[in-house]
Amino acid sequence: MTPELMQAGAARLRREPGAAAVDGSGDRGASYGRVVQPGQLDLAHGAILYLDDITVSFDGFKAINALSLSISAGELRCIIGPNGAGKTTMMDVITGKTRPDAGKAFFGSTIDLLRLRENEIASIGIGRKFQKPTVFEQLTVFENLELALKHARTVRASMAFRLDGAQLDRIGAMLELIHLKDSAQRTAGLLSHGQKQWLEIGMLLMQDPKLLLLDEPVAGMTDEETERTAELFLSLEGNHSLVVIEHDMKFIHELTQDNPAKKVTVLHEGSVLAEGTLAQVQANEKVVEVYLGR
Ligand SMILES: Nc1ncnc2c1ncn2[C@@H]1O[C@H](COP(=O)(O)OP(=O)(O)OP(=O)(O)O)[C@@H](O)[C@H]1O
Repeated sequence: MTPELMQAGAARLRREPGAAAVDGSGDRGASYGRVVQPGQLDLAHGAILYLDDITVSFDGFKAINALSLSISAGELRCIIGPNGAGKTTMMDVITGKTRPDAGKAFFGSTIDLLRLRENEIASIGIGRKFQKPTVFEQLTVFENLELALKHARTVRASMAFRLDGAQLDRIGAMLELIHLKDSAQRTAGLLSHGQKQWLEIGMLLMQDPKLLLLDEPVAGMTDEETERTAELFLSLEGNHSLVVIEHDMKFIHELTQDNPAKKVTVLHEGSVLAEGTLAQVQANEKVVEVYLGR
């Protein structure tokens, strides 16, 4: 579906209240009888992220070359590909760090990401986790999560912030989710590499992103930490949409084994080389040649 069709659909939705919509605060459902407002995340067409014919050039070299990609709401999509395939540059386009020379990028069917600044994109519900953990090393685990909550930008979150009980409950639930309940009062700098990664993911989640972009999240983790991270991501799938860039094929296997139909995308030279189930892309001769066979 083209963004024009999406926009036409969105216009129709504006005329036909009763269509499903998601507001910027991340609240899904309870939308019947409501009009889709400008800036609201509209998932009526099923896609949370839509990239169409994106090209990014650096001094004439096309790091991204006519890339098109669509991620469904609630989907966990793994993206693999050789070094230099353009995976990080693609994330840079989605988050507003890099402006493409051409193409379209939509969040839901109505929010044009190419019109927004980096901080605006973060505040509408796109969270990004870089490869290296960036937690506040001098603060405790609890304080890191508390700080992330204070930085939540939605009105709803600011109001909830006054409710001490609710705030504590939320941090408590997050500590449990990221397996750091017993380390709540530990200084973050003393955590293992894997625990720091989980803490940073928890800090992102405190801001209730609808779409999470995760760049090589298990690099440097032990096997056990990697398995736990897979469990964590699988528990987020559905409520959040996740795009996971990873080289670790065991991790990709763990993320996809619950559902044989789950899609994996292979990037190569700035474009989609293959897309399909893990079994399909692993059996694809071109993929084996440029990536998996190496
Ligand atoms: N700012 C830049 N200036 C010039 N070239 C760049 C720039 N950023 C990326 N590139 C080039 O664009 C290509 C794609 O890089 P990118 O980092 O997106 O690939 P990647 O798939 O994330 O690779 P890796 O798996 O190694 O992280 C590479 O050839 C890289 O050297």
